[in-house]
Amino acid sequence: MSRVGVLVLGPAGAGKSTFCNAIISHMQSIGRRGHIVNLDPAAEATKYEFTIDIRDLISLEDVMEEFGLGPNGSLIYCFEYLLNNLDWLDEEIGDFNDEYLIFDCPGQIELYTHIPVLPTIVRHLQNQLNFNLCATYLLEASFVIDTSKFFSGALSAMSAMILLELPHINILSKLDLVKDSHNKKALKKFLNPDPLLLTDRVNEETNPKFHKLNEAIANLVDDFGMVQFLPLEAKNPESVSTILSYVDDVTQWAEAQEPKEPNDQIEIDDM
Ligand SMILES: Nc1nc2c(ncn2[C@@H]2O[C@H](COP(=O)(O)OP(=O)(O)OP(=O)(O)O)[C@@H](O)[C@H]2O)c(=O)[nH]1
Ligand SMILES: [Mg+2]
Repeated sequence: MSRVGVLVLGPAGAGKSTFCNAIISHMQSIGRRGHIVNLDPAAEATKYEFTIDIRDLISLEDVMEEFGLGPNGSLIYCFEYLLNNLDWLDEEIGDFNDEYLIFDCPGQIELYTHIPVLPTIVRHLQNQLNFNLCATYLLEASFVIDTSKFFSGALSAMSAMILLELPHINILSKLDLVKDSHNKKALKKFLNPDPLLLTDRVNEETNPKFHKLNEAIANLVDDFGMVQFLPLEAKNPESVSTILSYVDDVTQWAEAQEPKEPNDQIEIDDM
């Protein structure tokens, strides 16, 4: 039995749910099967199609109403409730053997940068449900081409990577929104950037008293060697297909699909 799980993470509005749907429709177009698991208790009811939905267990609206909590407190309540009821998740996922599940996560990044809710779910999926997991982290392209925002985005992606300890793929989403040629040229630099070169640009824009801090952050990002991004235009099947092939690679999807070779018969003479 093999199961692949792709966690789709990133700040609010980065395009996570759209990306999940784009992967599924691409998979369908090439004759593969995949399912979306919605882990966002505040997801809009009708916009996207989910096979498994946390809102069948608990919804943000109900929690806000019942306990008089705000949206963020309610979200944490929902996840703590999920952690206390992981058998619900086991049951929902139970029948999906040899399947590809895409976990659409909420945009409140504190869930995977501050509190250990998502890491606990990740360990559960790996250890109890036998998933090969990978994390994809989306940042909006038009946001990242502002150099200082690039560092803030890279740090949030790094924080998720460290907390989740999963193979990690960074994605620049909504590439089609970067339109003028100056920004398009700038964008290329950010797909495979050199943080140390970018420091000079940040330093030009910031007060000299922050320069050492900028350099320290650039060194940190550089040391982790994780500042590579794959471009995504949700409506462009080619970009979705490229990202899917990276996900297949890190989750060893293809290997799991290949029929096992029968054990070579051991020649008595060779022993
Ligand atoms: N132009 C363009 N718009 C996009 C793309 N991907 C998503 N969007 C738009 O961005 C908005 C937010 O997209 P969602 O997929 O809901 O983003 P999300 O990250 O799931 O948002 P939350 O769940 O609220 O955190 C929607 O209006 C989408 O139509 C893209 O590749 N190009
Ligand atoms: Mg969403």
